[in-house]
Amino acid sequence: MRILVINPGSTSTKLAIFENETIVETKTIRHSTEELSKFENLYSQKDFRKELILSFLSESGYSLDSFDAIVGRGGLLRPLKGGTYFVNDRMIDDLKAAKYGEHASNLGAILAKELTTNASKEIPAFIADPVVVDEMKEVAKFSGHPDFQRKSIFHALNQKAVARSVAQKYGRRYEEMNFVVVHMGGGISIGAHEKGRVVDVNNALNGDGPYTPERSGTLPLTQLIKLCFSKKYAKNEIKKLIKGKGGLVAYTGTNDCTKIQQRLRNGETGELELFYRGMAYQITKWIGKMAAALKGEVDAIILTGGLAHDTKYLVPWISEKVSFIAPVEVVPGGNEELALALAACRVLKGEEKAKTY
Ligand SMILES: Nc1ncnc2c1ncn2[C@@H]1O[C@H](COP(=O)(O)OP(=O)(O)OP(=O)(O)O)[C@@H](O)[C@H]1O
Ligand SMILES: CCCC(=O)O
Repeated sequence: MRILVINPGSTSTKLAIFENETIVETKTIRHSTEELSKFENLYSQKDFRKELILSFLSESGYSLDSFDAIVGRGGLLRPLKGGTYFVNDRMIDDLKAAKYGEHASNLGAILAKELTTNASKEIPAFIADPVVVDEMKEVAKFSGHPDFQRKSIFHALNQKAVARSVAQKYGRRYEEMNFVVVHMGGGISIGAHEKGRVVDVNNALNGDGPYTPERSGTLPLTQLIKLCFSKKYAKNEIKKLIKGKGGLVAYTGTNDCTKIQQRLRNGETGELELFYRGMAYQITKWIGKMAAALKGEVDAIILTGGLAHDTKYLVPWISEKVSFIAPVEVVPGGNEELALALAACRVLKGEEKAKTY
């Protein structure tokens, strides 16, 4: 079985080709803030990212018809149970209209479906464990006012995949362990995994959580209200301050932490180090919150996502503050592409039934 995996992120497009469970080709294309800011909205990036996929296929010598399935990372849909879903017209309509909001992963289903229709044979298109997987406990949903509800929007696919792999390393089942999983990418989500269920997590997309390479995270509320009524910014500009131009972009001018690390290695200190340390500090506080949600019964804290590659600065800064809670496991990057391929394989082999949206 040959599977094409499409994983559009906020700062990258990750592509992979699998023969059954084995990866045979992979490519990560990075997108700068400037490159993506010329598109009016997310959907208008579709053709740009599609061309990148087609070039990847021709560079690696695969035709569309040679695939048995195309699987994309799932985006902002209505709250769903975890699992694998067929991409159907209802899903595409919701994603095109951004009915539940805009996120790079919305393009996963759209691109997967469009490429399957460009093939000259019938190929299924899937998504798996989209960012809207909702397993939150009722008590965790209260925000502090009945007009507002906390929502479960996070890196469900990678968080669950790495938690399963760490459980396997411990010789136990995911469903019998407790973890705090910290996905650190363009966005950052920190989830409390209680026996296979993500019972609490920050809403990584919508101003909840630590600041990230390009998001503000939780901001002081009354200052935000003042800014909204100041007429200094339009609504869209304020949204950009929170997502896209917040966090390290606002403090340092870049969302690329490899550049920040390079400058630190070159001996730069002062404000730059403080901004980067500030992000680590906020992450540690959220780990503490999620440990409390698990009553301190934490088998491991798992650091994952692109930023977990930074074992010189970020990983030690976080680990030294939270290792009193539980051992820290580092799973850099992510298993998202593998997790998507495995999901498609399970359906093609008849081990799992794909759900209908
Ligand atoms: N090898 C590396 N060493 C250090 N930092 C890295 C490395 N690779 C990526 N990063 C940093 O990680 C961040 C991006 O992480 P990642 O690739 O997980 O994000 P994404 O997929 O675009 O977004 P998200 O994970 O939120 O969906 C960037 O700031 C990037 O500079
Ligand atoms: C919400 C999960 C994905 C992201 O933060 O980009």
